Amino acid sequence: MEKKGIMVDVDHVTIRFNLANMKVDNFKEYCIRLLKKELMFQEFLAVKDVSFKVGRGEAWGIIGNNGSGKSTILKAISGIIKPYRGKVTVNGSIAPLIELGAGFDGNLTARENIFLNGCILGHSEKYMKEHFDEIVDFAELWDFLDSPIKNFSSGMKARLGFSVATSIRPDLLIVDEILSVGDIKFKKKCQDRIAEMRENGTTLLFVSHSMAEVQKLCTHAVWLDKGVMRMCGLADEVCGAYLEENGT
Ligand SMILES: Nc1ncnc2c1ncn2[C@@H]1O[C@H](COP(=O)(O)OP(=O)(O)OP(=O)(O)O)[C@@H](O)[C@H]1O
Repeated sequence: MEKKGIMVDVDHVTIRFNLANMKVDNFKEYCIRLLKKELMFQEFLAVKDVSFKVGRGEAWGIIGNNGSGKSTILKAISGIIKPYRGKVTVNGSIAPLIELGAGFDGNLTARENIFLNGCILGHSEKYMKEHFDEIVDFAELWDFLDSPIKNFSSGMKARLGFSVATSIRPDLLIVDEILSVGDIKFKKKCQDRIAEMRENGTTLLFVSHSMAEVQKLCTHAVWLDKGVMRMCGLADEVCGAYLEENGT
């Protein structure tokens, strides 16, 4: 049955990577091998013919073992990589929190990075100035505002990234495991903010290895296994089946 108000439509998506078959030591050797047509690649399908539709306001967990294609499918939904086959459609604004520190420049200070990241997410300087205090308050980083973020711990970077991305109230929030590096107190704050955003209609895509977290935050789930979709449906049922097979 066709769902009303589709936010994300992942339609028969296959994602291919080319894995180099040989080690090329420098750019000159790369060019010579390229010209001689001696560059050898092995085709690798990280995601194989995956389809699911996320309704507006729903929260979906993406689960599966290491290397099963969870981050890769989120990157395709965020538009960072293009599917080899199939199509992804997103009907609204996205705030992707995919790689820790993506969108940050380590040599710039936290203050400068807030503006840089806001700009990457499509917001004006005026908007970021208006939301600046709220972003720093939430990240609890007032004492480190003028330090370059290359000196930040992974938890501090996650706090800043989460705070900037969620200050903009996107239609779709994509969270890829970055919460796992935060401490318990910050994780709780993030979960509360996600819940508040969901109450206001934000759709959520969430990758986690914690079934308890997925069951708490998500209505639905997709289970990926070596790039193939094993199961798709209500979060409790999918997480239950995953836990049964993986013995925890
Ligand atoms: N840029 C890339 N080039 C080549 N292979 C890649 C690339 N990105 C991912 N892969 C491969 O695609 C597969 C899926 O990776 P992905 O990061 O999506 O897995 P994951 O389910 O998120 O894993 P994890 O739970 O460990 O984070 C892996 O085998 C990985 O090595």
